[in-house]
Amino acid sequence: MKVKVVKDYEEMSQEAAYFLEDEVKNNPASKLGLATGGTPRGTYHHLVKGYRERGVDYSQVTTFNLDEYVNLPRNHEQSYHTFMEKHLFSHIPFHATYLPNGQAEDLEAECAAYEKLIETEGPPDVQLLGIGENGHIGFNEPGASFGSTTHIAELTDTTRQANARFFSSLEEVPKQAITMGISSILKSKKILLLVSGSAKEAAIERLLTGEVDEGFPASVLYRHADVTLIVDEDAYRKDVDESGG
Ligand SMILES: O=P(O)(O)OC[C@H]1O[C@](O)(CO)[C@@H](O)[C@@H]1O
Repeated sequence: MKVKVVKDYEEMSQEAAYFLEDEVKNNPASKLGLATGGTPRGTYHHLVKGYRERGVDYSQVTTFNLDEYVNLPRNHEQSYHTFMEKHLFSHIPFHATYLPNGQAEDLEAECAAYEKLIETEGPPDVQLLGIGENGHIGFNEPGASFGSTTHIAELTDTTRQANARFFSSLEEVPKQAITMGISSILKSKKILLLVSGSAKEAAIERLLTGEVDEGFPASVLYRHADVTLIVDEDAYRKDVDESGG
């Protein structure tokens, strides 16, 4: 795992945008795996800026999102469809963009179809990831099998409480989501993990021990050959050992 410590959220976001832009410049038909939540929002802001100011061309780029809440209408202001539209897709024309459908009548069939899509249209050249305070990646919560493919995840209380800041109350936060599984995520050729803020300090400390176990999903990233972590100073403690893996 390559670890890059940056000053703050802004610098993390700019660095991440440059990383993705380089990928697209080197391969105009890149496939990008995208994430939602507070972490990647600044990255998308910089991608949009790069598109407008530096003319980065996304017309051949295909995107795949990690996850979507179950049973939240697609046009709900907190659905991940809405998030992506608001922060990225309405600003940059991509060749194709994909998210799981959390309102599918047959959710199991939707999971299987999304996994198939990743296999046939993907895998992503780069997968952008954030990390939950409990170590989740996508919505793969602690205990999720490292062999998991796209599936329906039950969200833990920690995750629902963390995401309640986006809703008017905790009760409104969905209890389930469709998420790419851990094995789906590991198929990406490169992984870019972004971490910012003191709330993630304990998660980073645990990640950087290098110990791999299903109780801490992000630790599986040590089994991938090309992971870059960009972490800001608030999330990173200098006394941790980053040699693991
Ligand atoms: O970025 P946040 O809002 O702290 O959330 C952490 C991670 O959890 C998820 O929201 C779960 O999908 C990721 O997309 C995100 O990066």
